[in-house]
Amino acid sequence: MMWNPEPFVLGGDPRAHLQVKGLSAGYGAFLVLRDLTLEIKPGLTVILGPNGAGKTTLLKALAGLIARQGEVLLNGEDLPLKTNEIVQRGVALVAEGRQLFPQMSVTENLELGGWLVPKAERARRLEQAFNDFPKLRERAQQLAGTMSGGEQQMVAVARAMMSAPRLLMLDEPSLGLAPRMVDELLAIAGRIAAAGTTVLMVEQNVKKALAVADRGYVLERGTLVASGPAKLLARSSVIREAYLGAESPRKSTTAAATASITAA
Ligand SMILES: Nc1ncnc2c1ncn2[C@@H]1O[C@H](COP(=O)(O)OP(=O)(O)OP(=O)(O)O)[C@@H](O)[C@H]1O
Repeated sequence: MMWNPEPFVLGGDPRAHLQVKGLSAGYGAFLVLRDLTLEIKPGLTVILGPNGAGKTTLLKALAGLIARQGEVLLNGEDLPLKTNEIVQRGVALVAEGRQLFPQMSVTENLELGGWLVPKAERARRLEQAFNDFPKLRERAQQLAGTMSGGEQQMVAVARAMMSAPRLLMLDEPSLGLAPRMVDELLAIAGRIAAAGTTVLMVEQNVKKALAVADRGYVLERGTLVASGPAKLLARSSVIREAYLGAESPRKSTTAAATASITAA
């Protein structure tokens, strides 16, 4: 069944709900994710974890960019394995590195995000994108390659929204950005989720990500070590000791393994 998209300001109904059961994925013989079971409910879910934990691998597997085993259900229906079929079900991924066309304008980049829909609908969504991202309207004719990192990330998110996804996956949207831009991008992710698109986000800015998220999962070496409502996770010992630099009487191995995580 094809997903019949609605612009995200109106909220896509039914809201996307992803059930992942016994997921395994990796690269060739190298298995990164082992028997992972998790649930992505409507709202904003953040995936946390140290470098190399398998966070990007999880998003790639869900987007069909790498092979996976196990069951993945989107609103109760099997999620296909092929990327184009997954996109047609309303799943969009904003990968790390943004992958914009630097020699094309903001408008042209955004239009590419809506290339599957008829011209009139594409124009309507472009107008919607400019309403949702007013900064981009001011820069409509600017070449994407000449924009700041934060602005480019905004274009990448807006372009993904041009496909009116019901599940938006964001891989480290704040990577390499100045603190103010980090706040802005995370606020955008929160707004998108509040408006009805389910958001699954990988983030290294643990504190800020948990502040905008509804729920979180902590991944270490391909398996889950913690999960729960974002507010509770932020107060949990796993997160506080490993990611937020809280004092602990015993030195946790988790803390050592995750020293590179930024708790901005
Ligand atoms: N294309 C690839 N081929 C082989 N191994 C890979 C490939 N991409 C990632 N890996 C390995 O898979 C493991 C998980 O990587 P992944 O990128 O999913 O981690 P991550 O949690 O997203 O970390 P980071 O925060 O550093 O991006 C790592 O050991 C990594 O070296």
